[in-house]
Amino acid sequence: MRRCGLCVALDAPDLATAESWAGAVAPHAGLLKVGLELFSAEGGAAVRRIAAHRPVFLDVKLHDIPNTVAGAIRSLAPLGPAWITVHAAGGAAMVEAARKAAEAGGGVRPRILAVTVLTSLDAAALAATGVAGGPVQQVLRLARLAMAAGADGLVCSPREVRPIRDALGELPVLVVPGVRPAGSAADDQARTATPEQVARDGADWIVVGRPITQAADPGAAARAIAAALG
Ligand SMILES: O=c1ccn([C@@H]2O[C@H](COP(=O)(O)O)[C@@H](O)[C@H]2O)c(=O)[nH]1
Repeated sequence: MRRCGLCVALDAPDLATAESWAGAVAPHAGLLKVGLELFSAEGGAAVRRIAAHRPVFLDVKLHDIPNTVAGAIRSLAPLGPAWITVHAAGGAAMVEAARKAAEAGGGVRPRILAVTVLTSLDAAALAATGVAGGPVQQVLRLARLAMAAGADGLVCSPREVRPIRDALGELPVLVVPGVRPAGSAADDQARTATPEQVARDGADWIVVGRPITQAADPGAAARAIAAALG
């Protein structure tokens, strides 16, 4: 079975809070995620400082015309994130532009992760955006598009890990938010599963935020989830 690691989402309003979480969870996490809340508040300093604890997954979910996304990747790459997200729904030319911009910097380049269908959307919410056929079908469509356009990996929900492995094989790196330990609140996540299930299905990374950061002891919560991955 492939090894599945823990990425902790540091969704904090300021760097002091994020750094205290990072210190507590780093022994149990292989990646730390800087997302829109922290990056909007603290900018590049957030990436540089969190990278002192663990490699950073910079989850900014870029979605714009190819030229603009390429420029954003060129601006973000020198911060040194291991991964940067773009929305696969931005189209093949946009994903390809992101990959080329990441390569243009030379040295160790950020890897491009394509977000398929947000884990907060259930079938009805997705249909309301005009996409018929359900999340699995749309995730597979976007996964094929993004990988053909040069993405290094995909963000999907726990429910699509097995279907992606069956359809696309072992190559795509699969990064999976929407993971909830048994008994945890789903919060605003619609397509969820437990860490054990997601690891069994073939994910490379699970992304967990609130079940860890809002726990009384974030370090202990991270340790328990990492242990569940086997
Ligand atoms: O489809 C997606 C893409 C990204 N995310 C991000 O993952 C974390 C999940 O946090 P929880 O507190 O464990 O719900 C969060 O930073 C999201 O921006 C996602 O949930 N779904």
